[in-house]
Amino acid sequence: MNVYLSDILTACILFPVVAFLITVPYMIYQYRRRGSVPKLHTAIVYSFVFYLTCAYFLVLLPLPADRTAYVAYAATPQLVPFNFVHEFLAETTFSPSDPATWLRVLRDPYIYEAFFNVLLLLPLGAYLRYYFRRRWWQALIIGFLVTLSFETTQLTGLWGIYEHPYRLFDVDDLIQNTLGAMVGFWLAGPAMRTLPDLRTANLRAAEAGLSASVTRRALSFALDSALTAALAVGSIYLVYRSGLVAAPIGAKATAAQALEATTAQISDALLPARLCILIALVIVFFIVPVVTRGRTPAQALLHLRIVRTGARRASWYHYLARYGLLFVFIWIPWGLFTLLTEVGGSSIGSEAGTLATFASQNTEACIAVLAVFTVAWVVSLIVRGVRAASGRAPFVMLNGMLSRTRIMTESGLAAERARLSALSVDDVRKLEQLIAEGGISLASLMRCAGEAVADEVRTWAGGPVRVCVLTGSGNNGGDGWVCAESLARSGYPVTLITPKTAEELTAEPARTEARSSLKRTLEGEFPLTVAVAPEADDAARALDEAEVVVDAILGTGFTGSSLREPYATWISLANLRRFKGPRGKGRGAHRARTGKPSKRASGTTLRDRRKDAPFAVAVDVPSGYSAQAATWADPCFCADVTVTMLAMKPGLIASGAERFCGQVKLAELVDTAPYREKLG
Ligand SMILES: NC(=O)C1=CN([C@@H]2O[C@H](COP(=O)(O)OP(=O)(O)OC[C@H]3O[C@@H](n4cnc5c(N)ncnc54)[C@H](OP(=O)(O)O)[C@@H]3O)[C@@H](O)[C@H]2O)[C@H](O)CC1
Ligand SMILES: [K+]
Repeated sequence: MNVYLSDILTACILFPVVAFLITVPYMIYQYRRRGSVPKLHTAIVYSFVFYLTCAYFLVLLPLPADRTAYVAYAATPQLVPFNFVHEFLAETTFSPSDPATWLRVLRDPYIYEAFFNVLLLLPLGAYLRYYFRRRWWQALIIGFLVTLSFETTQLTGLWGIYEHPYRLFDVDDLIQNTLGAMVGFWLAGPAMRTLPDLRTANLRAAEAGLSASVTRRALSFALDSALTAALAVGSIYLVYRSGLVAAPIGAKATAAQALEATTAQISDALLPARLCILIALVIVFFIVPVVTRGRTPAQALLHLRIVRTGARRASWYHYLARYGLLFVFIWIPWGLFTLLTEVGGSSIGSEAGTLATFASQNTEACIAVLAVFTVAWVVSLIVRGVRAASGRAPFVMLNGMLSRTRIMTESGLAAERARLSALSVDDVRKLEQLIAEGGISLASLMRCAGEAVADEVRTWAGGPVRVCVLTGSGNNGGDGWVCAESLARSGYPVTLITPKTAEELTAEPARTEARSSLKRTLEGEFPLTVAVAPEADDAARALDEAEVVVDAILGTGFTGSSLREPYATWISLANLRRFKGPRGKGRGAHRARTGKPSKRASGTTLRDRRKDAPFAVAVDVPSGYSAQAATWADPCFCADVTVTMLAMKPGLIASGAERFCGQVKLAELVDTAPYREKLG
């Protein structure tokens, strides 16, 4: 037992080093993948790395005393499956009828080692299911491969570092470890009902990723600076190595020679080095942004972009102003400080020039300027930092203010540009007509719209989960039919709820799409459950079972201030599921049966959604919400994400829209620019 504890202690000591090494790659990965670094993911990933470190140390430590150590018991691999059972039965005094022998079993090495072997990979199985979203057979393969890596490392004496195997390659270990991974996998299932939902965390991370956080920008600047340093050092090395210029102090110079070199001589010889640094700076902070239209190398890596205020594209002189000012700001206090310290130390002579002479004559004044500059800079940094932290304003650097440039995330920029180019509902209809006249039929627009929603569901779910698509009788419902077919084809179990049969729909192209989709499912091309005008209880059951609810009831065609049946009931049920959970016994069940929303359900913000609430996606606009006027009916569908078609609409960008729309994503469907021009 003490051996195990000491291995875990070694892992604890080494873990900070491992954590340090993975932090930057981990952050880059999260910024690229999810838009921000979610705390939940970070806690899980670092705990997983800690667990793996412990597991490997438990398996690999202690190491043999020296390279040639021969461990007799490990020399021949044990390849008989379940050998430990035979050994245990042969040696044990265990008797089921004698309780006095029961405790002894637990102390038997064959039993407790088997128990620890199972325990060792139990967390791996749990992580594979909960965090990595693997299926059981994938967990089985990964569990087996990990344990195989343990055993082979032992068999090969740490891949040849030691001449002989130092632990026994035992096939029973493979069986017990893999079993452990599977037990962990199965235990994770029920545990996941209480563990936080990672998919919701992903959603929040994407939302947070709309703005360029200070950490993300600081990381990008640090990476760019590291690249600049690497470029500068590399080129300085090449320049001096090539012999084109003399090194400041020759490699073979004696200490006396080095001391004899005057400051001016050193300064002259350093000029090429300074030029190399300047060129590296220009490449990273000017040439690359010009070529990539607003991204330094690290900004490209972290999906950031330099823009002008108002999300407009910046030009070369904006990059020059932004980074020129930044480096001037960094250089002024540093230069002044160097000048003053050199003057103080009298290490420069008359060669230092007029600036140094001035500094030596006005030391107090220079110190005062330096102090004022530093204090002003620190105070303004704190003020801007506090304002940013309280969410009142994005963090803007002084050079950004003066050059009228900002750093935005790619997703934030897309959202801002979509917001700025919002169209009224009437204009969207005109745009639709112009596109149709241009040769792209409304039916193909509808197919693109349905696919865009299906993609959103796939991104969130990461694998087939049960989906309920609520459709109305207009073209918004048509989008729902396309989405349902697309998801069903990808293996998602989908129930589509419709107020009328496909035949009875009147809106085109919704009717044609619904009819052909129904025909294909009846011909067995893909499975789709269609419920026509179901009873409230049946609709509630479908919603209870769903992990995703797609709202394709009403879009821009919604009129009036209230919803007619059956839509009001469906939406109430969906919102109840969202805020109150599945129907159980008691009051919630009654409300669900009557379809009447509680006060809380109709007035609750998105932050109050239940942890296990289904992912709610609204097609074009949440049903009951006016895309034009930003008014809403009671009930009104509450979405996590709204996928809106062709253009943003005024209601979706109005303040408070988030309560019903969640995060609004634009699906442009086609390149709308030429049609927007015609729109005038
Ligand atoms: N913009 C695009 O590129 C595309 C959009 N598409 C989708 O089409 C809808 C707009 O479709 P439309 O058919 O014009 O309208 P809706 O489907 O939103 O709604 C029409 C039905 O709604 C009923 N309605 C209206 N108000 C109420 C109410 N208060 N209560 C209940 N029912 C209501 C109305 O019923 P009537 O009895 O009044 O006729 C209609 O049946 C758009 O949002 C996009 O999702 C296409 O995909 C093409 C591309
Ligand atoms: K809708």
